[in-house]
Amino acid sequence: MQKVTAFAPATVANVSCGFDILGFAVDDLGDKVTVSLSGNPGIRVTKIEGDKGKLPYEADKNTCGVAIHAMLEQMDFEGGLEIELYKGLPLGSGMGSSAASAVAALVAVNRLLGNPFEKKELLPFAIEAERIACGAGHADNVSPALLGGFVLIRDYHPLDVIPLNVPRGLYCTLVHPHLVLNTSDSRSVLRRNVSLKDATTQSGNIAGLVAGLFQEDMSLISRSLNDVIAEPSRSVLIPGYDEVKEAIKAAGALGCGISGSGPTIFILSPNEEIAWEVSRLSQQVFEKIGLPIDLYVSAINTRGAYIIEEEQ
Ligand SMILES: Nc1ncnc2c1ncn2[C@@H]1O[C@H](COP(=O)(O)OP(=O)(O)OP(=O)(O)O)[C@@H](O)[C@H]1O
Ligand SMILES: N[C@@H](CCO)C(=O)O
Repeated sequence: MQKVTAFAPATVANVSCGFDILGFAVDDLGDKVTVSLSGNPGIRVTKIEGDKGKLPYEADKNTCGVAIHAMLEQMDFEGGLEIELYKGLPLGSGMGSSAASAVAALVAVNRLLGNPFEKKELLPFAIEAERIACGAGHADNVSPALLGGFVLIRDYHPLDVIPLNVPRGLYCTLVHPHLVLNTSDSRSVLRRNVSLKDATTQSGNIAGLVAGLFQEDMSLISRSLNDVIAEPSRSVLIPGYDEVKEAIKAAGALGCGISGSGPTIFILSPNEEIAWEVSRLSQQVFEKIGLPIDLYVSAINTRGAYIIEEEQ
């Protein structure tokens, strides 16, 4: 094998009440990475498209290179690798773009080198890349980007990642306001201490959301989409957030939250029809505000990252 191209999807991290421990993947949106064997030793990023020139080519700063370096440290590989990154996700959007780059790179290299690791074993290398890009080694973007579906990170030390059930019919609407909110900045506004009352409320909602996913109980999912830890500090950074939250209730959506560290808003709906209706309502909210947005409607992606092309 000489060259492999892989795709990794956009993801919604936190999923309201699950700060740093819950995430899910969406369809179609994501990053592509091509990795080739090279006669020159070392890891080189040779092409980046779709980033408007904003991302680093230094392999120790680009999440593709950081992830691959972390992987190669665990194996005996003396050769060279060349990386081409094709960004399909806006930067600092809340859709896990740093994670998608890292995961697509890892899946491609793993295949290129003969699958030395199981898919789940790639996660620690992707988390290392998130640490560089976001200032924190959170796994709630890279886990669903790699595995697909909904994922719970039960623990980080040691890493314990649990795939969850995806209820039939569940749809997601993503509302991406045209503003940048880098994860590291969005993490800096969070409270460092949580009251016992808030911890109890958050735990109940996390348990309720997980139970609702497995029982496919849309009402329980809806009641559980409540975040008392990150949202109060972060929603003030997103114009229109409160208006969207209010507007979707009458349409029958299950609820909404900040996608990852924002500014993208995710809205969960029990079917595709309501997902499109809340997309329309969100458009109206932001037209009134005068802030351009991108809108996406997607089923939950249960596939995760995958190989697109291989060349001998
Ligand atoms: N391939 C990459 N290499 C290095 N940095 C990247 C790469 N892709 C994105 N980034 C940067 O990583 C930082 C974290 O942003 P990212 O784009 O993941 O946040 P996001 O899209 O808001 O996602 P989330 O909030 O869900 O983590 C941003 O500064 C972004 O420019
Ligand atoms: N859990 C992370 C997700 C970032 O995408 C945060 O909220 O900072």
